[in-house]
Amino acid sequence: MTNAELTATTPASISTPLRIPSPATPYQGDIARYWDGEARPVNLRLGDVDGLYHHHYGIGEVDSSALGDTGDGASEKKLISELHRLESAQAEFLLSHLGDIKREDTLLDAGCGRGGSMVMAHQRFGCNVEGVTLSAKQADFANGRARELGMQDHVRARVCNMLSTPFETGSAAASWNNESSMYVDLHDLFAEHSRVLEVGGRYVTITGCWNPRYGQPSKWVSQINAHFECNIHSRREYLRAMADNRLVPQAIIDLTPDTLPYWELRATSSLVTGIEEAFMNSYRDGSFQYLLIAADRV
Ligand SMILES: C[S@@+](CC[C@H](N)C(=O)[O-])C[C@H]1O[C@@H](n2cnc3c(N)ncnc32)[C@H](O)[C@@H]1O
Ligand SMILES: CC(C)=CCC/C(C)=C/COP(=O)(O)OP(=O)(O)O
Ligand SMILES: [Mg+2]
Repeated sequence: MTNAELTATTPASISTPLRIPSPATPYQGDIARYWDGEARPVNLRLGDVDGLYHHHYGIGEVDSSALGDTGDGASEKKLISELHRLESAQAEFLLSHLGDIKREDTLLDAGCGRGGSMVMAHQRFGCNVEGVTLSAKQADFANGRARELGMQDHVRARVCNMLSTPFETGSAAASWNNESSMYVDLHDLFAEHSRVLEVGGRYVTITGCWNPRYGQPSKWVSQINAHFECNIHSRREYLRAMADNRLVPQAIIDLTPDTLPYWELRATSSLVTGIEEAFMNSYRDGSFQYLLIAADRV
């Protein structure tokens, strides 16, 4: 039985696949293990603020009036809420580029993590949202949250490779990758989005990519790759792979200046993970960019 058959036969009411499909490659097995074992306070404590659990970064100005004085427990709590607000603002920004989504539409979240963006998409559009992740722990978590929110008939995560999904050709009105495209070959990824999207459908990604104007990936970019076991692509690769797969960019937005305040604030918190300097240095030296690309499936 293929991965697709395994997951496609899972009834909507059952959150965990009957049998977890084997990873397509040893690398995917590594990534599944990585996310199964992930429990960083910087993600769980931010998610606990309002029950939206994200594995992406934030954008927008820091509201210094919301932070209070530094140094005590109350201030730390405010700082965590502020970081979380910026991460949710990032997801809202992505969703605002999906176009005119109807209640009856289906969206695909490729690399859905713990499902924060899926919940937000359903709340915003009232539509169905299908998510895929390599991690059974993440899929269980996302489905558990959907159940707690009474959204289980509309929001569902599966353990599935985003390069080979069980979704029908042309079945999705829109699809996205929120900081999940650096784990896959972009030609394979965009071929699958292009297949699943209806003609006229919208694809959106928010991603970190290395800047061809810098020359090659900087040492900071290499450090980020090693930290997350990912493989950051260049901006040029994104545009080339989209062009090769009938995805025509409508908006390319450089979010680098908008994400720096998030990193500067995060670097002052007790929840630092050690990767903050690499992000700030690479954004500042121009070797790395935080981009949104919205493209139409033609
Ligand atoms: C950094 S997290 C982003 C999670 C989510 N998009 C968010 O914004 O919170 C990366 C996600 O990509 C998923 N991923 C990586 N490679 C994948 C693949 N080949 N198929 C499905 N999911 C994959 C991981 O399992 C993880 O959930
Ligand atoms: C922009 C780039 C290059 C992203 C790489 C993918 C990634 C690991 C995103 C954040 O996940 P997370 O929220 O689990 O990370 P952290 O624990 O650092 O908050
Ligand atoms: Mg995080």
